[in-house]
Amino acid sequence: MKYINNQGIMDPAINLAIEEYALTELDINETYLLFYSMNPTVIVGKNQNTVEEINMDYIREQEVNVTRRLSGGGAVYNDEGDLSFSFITKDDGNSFHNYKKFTEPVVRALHQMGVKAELLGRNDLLVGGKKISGNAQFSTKGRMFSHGTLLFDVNLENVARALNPDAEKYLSKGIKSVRSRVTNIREHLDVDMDIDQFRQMLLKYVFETNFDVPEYKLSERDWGNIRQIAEERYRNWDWVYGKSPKFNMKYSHRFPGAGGIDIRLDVKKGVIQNAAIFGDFFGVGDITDIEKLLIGAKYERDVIEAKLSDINSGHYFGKISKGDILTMLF
Ligand SMILES: Nc1ncnc2c1ncn2[C@@H]1O[C@H](COP(=O)(O)OC(=O)CCCC[C@@H]2CCSS2)[C@@H](O)[C@H]1O
Repeated sequence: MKYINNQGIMDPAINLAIEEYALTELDINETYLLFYSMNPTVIVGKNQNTVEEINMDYIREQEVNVTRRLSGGGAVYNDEGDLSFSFITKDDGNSFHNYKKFTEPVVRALHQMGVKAELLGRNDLLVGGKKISGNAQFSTKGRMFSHGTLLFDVNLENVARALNPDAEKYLSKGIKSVRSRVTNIREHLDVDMDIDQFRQMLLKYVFETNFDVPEYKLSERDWGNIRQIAEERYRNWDWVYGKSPKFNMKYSHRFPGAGGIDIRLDVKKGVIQNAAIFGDFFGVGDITDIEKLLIGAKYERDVIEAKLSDINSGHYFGKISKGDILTMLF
């Protein structure tokens, strides 16, 4: 087994690209262990509807990254206080779907530090009934990875804020996240330490050595390929949003003194296929103009805002403003 040092990079796209690169391009007979932390990011599962999982207003205001991973499961929020681990190895036919195999060394290490973690359900690590780690796996062409978060010292209020509070707006066949109560590992340690020391401890216990951990050093060529994967996949709108299963958006709202409005959209590959607007608002314009404007556009706030910028909203919506419409749509 070899350790891949990500050099403290906090960019989620680069970290997920290192993982993918180690999975598909490095020695097929080697097991690699990678740790990463990141700037605030929501990572959705492979088969999720991204907009259904994230709190779009919060993500926008706080400039939280959003990306999609290769593995399935629900959406998590990570920041600099999370230490995710990934075992990248051979898919030997009995390791895939075996969460215990990969979480056990971590659980053992946590026990050494006084943290009574246990694997519960299929893929969560809990301490005192609260989640400290969510795990997921991915396998392709005889290789696999098993990765998990470790809530070491994450801002837990932001975990709740960044994940979508109002998913009733959407209807899709996307995989839904399983909400849990969460806690930070740091609160349960025998002896306090920071996240760097925590990583050192994990390395020591996982590799069972007090000496140097065997390391695979990423070459310049590796880094070049990793940057390319980061751009092409983890920073690519088509992957992060467009890959979502098709969904319907429906939202009704009554504005006192200005009328009620009901908007429905069909979205496929992130693009609006159909739009229907109903209501008893007080405009004179033909509302199908607005519906036509929306059809074919990416379901993305900046795109729709630009599309609406030229219209005279009073003409169509009376006292309901463009800002109100945007708030309803996103
Ligand atoms: N960072 C983090 N760690 C643990 N649990 C979290 C985290 N963020 C949110 N949550 C809680 O888990 C549920 C979602 O649980 P759910 O079971 O739906 O999804 C998962 O656990 C997926 C784990 C993916 C792990 C990858 C490893 C490296 S990159 S991401 C969410 O609603 C919160 O209640």
